[in-house]
Amino acid sequence: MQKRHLDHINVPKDLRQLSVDDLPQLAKELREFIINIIATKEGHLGASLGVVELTIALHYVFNTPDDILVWDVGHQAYVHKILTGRKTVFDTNRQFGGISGFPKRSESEFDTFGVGHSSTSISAALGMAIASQLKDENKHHIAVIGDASIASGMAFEGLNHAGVTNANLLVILNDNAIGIDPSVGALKQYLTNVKKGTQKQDNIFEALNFNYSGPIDGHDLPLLISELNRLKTVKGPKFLHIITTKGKGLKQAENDQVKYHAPGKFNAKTGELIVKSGSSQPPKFQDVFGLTIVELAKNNKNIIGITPAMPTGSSLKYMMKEFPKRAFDVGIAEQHAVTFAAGLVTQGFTVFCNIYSTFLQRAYDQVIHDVATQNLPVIFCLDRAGLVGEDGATHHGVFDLAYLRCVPNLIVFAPRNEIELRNIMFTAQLGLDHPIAIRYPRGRGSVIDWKTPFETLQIGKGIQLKEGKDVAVLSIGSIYKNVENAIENCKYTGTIAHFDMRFVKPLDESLLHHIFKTFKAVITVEDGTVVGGFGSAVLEFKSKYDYSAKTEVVGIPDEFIQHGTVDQLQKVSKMDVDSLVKTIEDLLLSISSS
Ligand SMILES: Cc1ncc(C[n+]2csc(CCOP(=O)(O)OP(=O)(O)O)c2C)c(N)n1
Ligand SMILES: CC(=O)[C@@H](O)[C@H](O)COP(=O)(O)O
Ligand SMILES: [Mg+2]
Repeated sequence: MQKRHLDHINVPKDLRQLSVDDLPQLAKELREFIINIIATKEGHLGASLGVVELTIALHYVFNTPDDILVWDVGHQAYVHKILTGRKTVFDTNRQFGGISGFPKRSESEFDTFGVGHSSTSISAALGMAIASQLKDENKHHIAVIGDASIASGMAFEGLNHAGVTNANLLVILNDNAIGIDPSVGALKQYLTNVKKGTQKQDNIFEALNFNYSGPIDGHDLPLLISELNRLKTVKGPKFLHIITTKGKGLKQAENDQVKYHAPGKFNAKTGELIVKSGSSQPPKFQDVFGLTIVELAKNNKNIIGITPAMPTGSSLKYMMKEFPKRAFDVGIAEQHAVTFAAGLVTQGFTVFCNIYSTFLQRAYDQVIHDVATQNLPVIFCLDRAGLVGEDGATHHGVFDLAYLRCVPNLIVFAPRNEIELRNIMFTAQLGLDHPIAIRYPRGRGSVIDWKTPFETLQIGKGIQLKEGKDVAVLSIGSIYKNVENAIENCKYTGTIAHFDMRFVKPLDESLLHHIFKTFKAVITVEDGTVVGGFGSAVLEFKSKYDYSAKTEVVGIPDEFIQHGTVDQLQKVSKMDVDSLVKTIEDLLLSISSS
């Protein structure tokens, strides 16, 4: 039987004992190792399979961790994790209490920079390279960035700066011509021309003062190693362009790169996806958005849809197929997406700008300066709001209620279920006087028959879901389901009322006056941070009108919640049904004894 190299490798020092001739065999073993684990544990597959050779070559040639390696996004860093001390715990990847799916400084000295959001690697590595210069250290600094991520404004800002320094920085462009969905834009066309040899004008990266080399085959280990060794001797900013195949080594992943970006469970031997069958289930919120915008766009020719690089994740792909001229994938460019939407709105269009809650953080100034200050009625649809699960701390959409609530002019709404999402989309496209942010969670809702006739929602109006007399529980968004279940499970269920406040801004003040005048105690529940969110808004109201009802705020505590299933993370945040039962019953007890 052939000797398995991977069994003897725990850290890059072990790897450096192998000969270059041994490395292709190691690449094969690494692919098998990753496929076997991700097939059952799930995670980002295609990107890591595509950089097996690159990762081996980097740790082989450079003296990591003294030489500094920064991964962009970090979803492609599984090989890096396995070769840097985490092989034996790799099966805990993205699981509760296990290692993170992204590089994380607290996890390993080889993880030089925490990532998850894209396009940060060049700036971070440049900062490290300049720091090394200032400290008189002789190190190499390498940023590995994908073709979709390098098209983002932030990456260009880093290149623009690096090009006027003599920092010892190597930027490696891992060009597989795809992000999660196919890459877009003029830069993509430029890179294609470079690869075909039809690019006649100056090389962009050389024009920015980088010493450019490539494009070379990123799966050719001896070539990669000799090129990296050569680049080690070149001073100043350098740029290596490599061509790889996303999903390399698993036929299905190479053929369907979108699906196998993060395929869920699959058969490790055949590569076939394991599709859950069984009774019909509620739709994903993203599909309610994607199918509803198509429905609305059929009758309203003014409607435009925008996504920054997430056509599949947001389901805007349906509109892109049906109305290609009115639906835009602008690439990983959240800032541009927001201001592009604002521009379209100034010209009378009705624009749905769909951005994952966590990624909108990057475009905060555009929301305030370009949209809200001018009161332009952009319709923001913020997908993946609340806890997202296994992607963890970098991806939870738990800050949006707090960071949006303080912006003047903005309406902030969270649908309780699919029907409410549909109805608020319908209401918003009829024409609002203000911009609106509609935030909804990852995954499925709670209503199977969601395609009900459209209804107009009244802006700023909450509703009562259940009668009661002592305690009022006020929820916002889809977390209402946990509240509903908790109330059903409480000992004195009849004494507990439940309200869906729907709007965090404007707050339904008349309903709140009624609640604070009627109930002895109030509990607010949100799947967002307790600092400055919905509960804070209710506390501000209570303080302003000097109400005395005992009030408790339930939500995400003031800390970064890590990775795990949503159920596990809700427990951590005391938002699961059992914890809610306890909170409600404790409060009932305290008011009955006071
Ligand atoms: C700011 C931001 N927007 C969107 C995403 C979602 N996202 C994660 S990976 C990815 C595609 C990255 O493509 P590329 O850089 O080409 O790397 P590849 O997956 O091809 O290795 C996107 C859009 C993100 N992580 N960060
Ligand atoms: C790495 C990254 O940012 C994306 O791949 C993200 O994990 C997508 O999340 P969804 O699976 O919720 O679309
Ligand atoms: Mg790519």
